[in-house]
Amino acid sequence: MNILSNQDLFRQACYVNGQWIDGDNGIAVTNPADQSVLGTVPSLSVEQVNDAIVQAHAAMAGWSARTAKERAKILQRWFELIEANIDDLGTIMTLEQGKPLQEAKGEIRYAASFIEWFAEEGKRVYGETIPQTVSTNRLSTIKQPIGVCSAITPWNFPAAMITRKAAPALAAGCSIIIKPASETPFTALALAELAAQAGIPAGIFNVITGDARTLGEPLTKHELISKFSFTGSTQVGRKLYEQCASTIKKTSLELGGNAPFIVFDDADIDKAVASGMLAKFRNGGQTCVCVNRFYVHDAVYDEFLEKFTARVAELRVGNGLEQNTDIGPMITRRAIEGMNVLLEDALAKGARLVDLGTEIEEQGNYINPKILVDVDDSMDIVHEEIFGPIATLIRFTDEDEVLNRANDTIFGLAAYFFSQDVRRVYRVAERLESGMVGINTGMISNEVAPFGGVKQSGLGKEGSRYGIEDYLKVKYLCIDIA
Ligand SMILES: NC(=O)C1=CN([C@@H]2O[C@H](COP(=O)(O)OP(=O)(O)OC[C@H]3O[C@@H](n4cnc5c(N)ncnc54)[C@H](OP(=O)(O)O)[C@@H]3O)[C@@H](O)[C@H]2O)C=CC1
Ligand SMILES: O=C(O)[C@H](O)CS(=O)(=O)O
Repeated sequence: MNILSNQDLFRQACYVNGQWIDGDNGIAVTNPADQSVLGTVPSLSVEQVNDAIVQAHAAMAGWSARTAKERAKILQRWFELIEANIDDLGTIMTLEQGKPLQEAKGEIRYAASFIEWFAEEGKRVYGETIPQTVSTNRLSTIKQPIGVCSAITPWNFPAAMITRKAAPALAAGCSIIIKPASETPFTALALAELAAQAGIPAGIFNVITGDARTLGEPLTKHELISKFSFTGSTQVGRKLYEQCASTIKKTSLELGGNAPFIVFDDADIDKAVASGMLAKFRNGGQTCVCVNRFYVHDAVYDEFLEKFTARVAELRVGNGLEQNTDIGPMITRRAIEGMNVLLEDALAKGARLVDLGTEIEEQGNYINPKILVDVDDSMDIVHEEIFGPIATLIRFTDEDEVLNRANDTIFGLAAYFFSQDVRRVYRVAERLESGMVGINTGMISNEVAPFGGVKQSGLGKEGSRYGIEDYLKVKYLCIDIA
């Protein structure tokens, strides 16, 4: 990657126990914009992963023995180095994931914010004293790092999904081994380079690459791994959760979504349109909290559709490195084929595509944004995650009816609705079966709030004051002072 100003950030090796190591063969990483090969990363063996786990376990003793303040200082240095290298890190991300450069830099800031946040949270891991039930006893709790952690992360947020797990783990005093998505390893390896420069000790932050199923076995089953965290599809999450059961690992799962976006008749339509654009087309629609279903009240449907169509028609599809690109290439051709299957099913069942005027010819991993109207619950696109720039509009007239339809899904990650009636705001927010609710906004993600879903969208919360609890264990102490 000659385009980078800091060539040390481009690493084609795994980072294990403070060393850059190779594997049996190289896995090619391609640019989704043109399928060119950006480089290769190793395919590690199970033996190499087992060694990495043993070394991470050995390294943890020294790291957890440091004070939270000492760990915080090193994490703060990692945060500062990431911020200082944002241009190169953004470029690496755009080249391997495709998102527009400004969005990539935005994700780098978002990723860094978790490190800054948990560096401080680590200093607020408090125990408690408990009123004794026997006068000569003294009861208390202490919190200790849970142990060696492992994580498997997706391609759509190649930096933030790593730091949202590694930052609390390291702040708590744990060590962690991360397997990034095969499509986007270079961002993870650049973070490892900066972790080393920041002074994070060998064995504490490790990045491995290779065949997912092969590496997934030790990461979910090894006796020395105490905690597993996964972000990705619900389908894969179910499988990995099962694998963790064999050794009773503490498990966090951030999985798929099917977010409803409800525009009531008393909504601020301009705000709903602007928010809908962000919540639908961020990262080209490839986020788990993207809108999957727009429910628009009959009384405001035509106004919303007209204004939303005008905005979508202005979106520019192109290479993420080009200045004016709004939607970059999708991660793979296979991803687009999945979207087209949902599209064809909807059209066959009566949905219609809104004419958005001139569209670029769809080549390679590019797909034009689309608006589908006359969508109904018989269509697969209403029940499955689109994970792309296709908006589906569904009319409704009744609050009770739309809430029943919004909740009629196995998922429950994010939901959004627009209303200026405070009584409706409380009624609807409390009835939506979702871990997170955006009210009159389409942007809910940040490092200080608890991110996570209900139902089959996952287990646990990331970020916020809750995020570090998953990397700690509570120990109860009972002292007899008679
Ligand atoms: N709730 C949330 O916060 C998020 C949810 N998601 C969901 O993930 C999906 C899209 O991301 P995508 O990356 O395709 O998801 P996948 O679930 O296919 O992959 C996620 C990660 O899991 C790995 N993986 C896949 N199969 C296995 C296996 N059998 N054993 C071990 N590891 C495995 C992948 O490795 P490899 O790349 O090598 O195949 C990748 O690193 C969508 O459903 C989206 O909603 C995505 C991001 C955030
Ligand atoms: O992977 C995702 O989709 C992210 O979790 C979404 S967010 O955190 O950027 O909102």
